[in-house]
Parts: sequence; C-alpha cells; structure tokens
Amino acid sequence: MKIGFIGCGNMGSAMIGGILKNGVFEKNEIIVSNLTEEGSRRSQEKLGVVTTLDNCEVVKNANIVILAVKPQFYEEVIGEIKNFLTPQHMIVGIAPGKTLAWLEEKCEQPLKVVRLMPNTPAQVGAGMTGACVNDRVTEEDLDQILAITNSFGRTEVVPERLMDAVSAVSGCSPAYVFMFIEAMADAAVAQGMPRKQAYQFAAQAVLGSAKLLLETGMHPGELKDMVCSPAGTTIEGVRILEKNGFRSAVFEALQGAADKGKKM
Ligand SMILES: NC(=O)C1=CN([C@@H]2O[C@H](COP(=O)(O)OP(=O)(O)OC[C@H]3O[C@@H](n4cnc5c(N)ncnc54)[C@H](O)[C@@H]3O)[C@@H](O)[C@H]2O)C=CC1
Ligand SMILES: O=C(O)[C@@H]1CCC=N1
Repeated sequence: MKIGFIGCGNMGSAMIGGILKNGVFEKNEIIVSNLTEEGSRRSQEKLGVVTTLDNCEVVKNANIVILAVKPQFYEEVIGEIKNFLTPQHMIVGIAPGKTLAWLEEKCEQPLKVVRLMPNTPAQVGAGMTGACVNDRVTEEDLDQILAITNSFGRTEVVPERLMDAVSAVSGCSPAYVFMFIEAMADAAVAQGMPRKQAYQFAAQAVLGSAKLLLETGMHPGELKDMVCSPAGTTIEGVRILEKNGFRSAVFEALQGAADKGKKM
C-alpha cells in the first residue's frame, strides 16, 4: 500500500474517488481505516480499497498517511499512531486550525508534514485544494502530493499563513454556494418551476458563471455588469441584494469561518 486514510467519510471518500478515477494509485495501493465494520463495508463497496479497523495498520502499510477525521479527533488518533511513524512517512492534515507545527509537536518526532485544505467538489474532480508543507518535505515529495490533489481538481501551494483563508474561501464555501443554489431554486419554485428543474437551472447558472470567470480571467464586476441591462430585471435584483447586505453577509461568513479556524 502506498497511501492511507485514517477515517473515510465525506472528504476521505471524495479524495479517494478522484485518486482512483485518475489512476494515481490502484485500489490495492490504498488502505483506509474506519471506526466500525459498517464503515469498512461501505468503503469496500463504494471504493474497493483495502480496509482495516486498526489505525496503526494504515501507518504500517502506507508512507503517505492522511488524517481524514474531524479536527476534534486529531489528537486522539495521532496518540494512537505516533509510535509507528518513521522519517519516511508523510503525515497529511486536512483539518482547519491544525498547523504544521501542531502536527509535528503531537507526532513527537521530526517528520515530513503536509497540510491540505481540499473541498467536497473533489468528489466530481472539480476540487480546489490549498497546500503547504514543512521543510522536511522534498520537491519530489511535494510532486507526489500534487499528483494526488490534482487528480481531484486544482491545487495551489500557499504560505501556511493563508490556510485559514483557503479554508474559508474554498473549503467551507461549497456549503454557502449550495445555500445560494437552494435559495435560488426555492424562488424559481415559487414562480411555478418544478423543483428538480429549478436545481438544474440554478446549479448550471453557478457552474457556468464560475467557468466564465475562470476561462476569461475577466473581473467579476465586469462580468456582473454584462448581465445588467439599463432599467432591466437584473439590476433590480442587484439593488435588492445590496439593500439586504448580500456582499456583507458573504464577507462576514468567510471572516467568521477563517477566525474560527484560527482558534481550532
Ligand atoms: N467535509 C468537508 O467539506 C471538508 C472537510 N475537511 C476536513 O476533513 C476532515 C474529515 O471531515 P469529513 O470527511 O467531512 O468528516 P466525516 O465525519 O464525514 O468523516 C470522518 C470519518 O472518520 C471516521 N472516524 C472518526 N473517528 C475515527 C477514528 N478514531 N479512527 C478512524 N476513523 C474515525 C468517522 O467514522 C467518519 O467516517 C475534517 O478534519 C474536516 O475538517 C476539509 C475540507 C473540507
Ligand atoms: O467545517 C469543516 O470542518 C470543514 C473544513 C473546511 C470545510 N469543512
């Protein structure tokens, strides 16, 4: 086995999905640990990877170990596995607030440490991941990590001080985007559109807008202005969004998420 996941819930399975789809590793090169037999059975059925109920088995069998449990379980899990870690291991944290220094300290030995902040669109190969590494991680190690994260979307290597911003702007933001889509669809349903169709229209509009921005490189304000005809329908909606503090609400939400990460 080459890569191991401790925990295989939403984020772990989304990452593994991309890795398998792009052939970065074969199923028999991936080991995951679960808390329960039921979890193991689900990982086997859904992903076909090797499973165990023993977190230490992951460390014994894989050089790259991804900690894919909720942040509050990090300390307990590291306590369990630390005696099996070697200088050849790369320990990868994906939780907000768990810094490179914190991970190194809890592992109680000099180690290669990586921090990633992926997001759930990884599940469909459209993820955005922020990455930073400690100074024991070589260029070759980093290339290996990037091959993994690029298999489920885009990756940017950033200074560690930006990881809370990454967490807010791409780690958490899918939740806010889904709230936006849901609200738009509710409004379309109120206008008489069937719900399923409303999700299609709303989601495709969000997907297309993001693609337009990324592919043209144009300023979002300019792209917004292209939609707003004088005395038209869109600018009326813009007026109402501004009146209701739309931009400020988004700003505060991301600020809150980033601040929370700093405290974790
Ligand atoms: N869900 C998301 O959008 C994102 C999550 N993350 C981070 O990814 C990590 C995992 O989050 P999710 O996948 O959303 O959580 P999740 O709850 O869906 O998955 C965690 C899995 O770990 C298992 N688990 C719990 N304790 C364990 C233990 N001691 N040993 C082995 N397995 C154990 C649970 O049974 C569960 O299957 C978190 O640290 C989170 O902050 C990062 C970016 C985005
Ligand atoms: O809220 C969480 O735990 C994770 C971190 C980034 C997105 N979701």
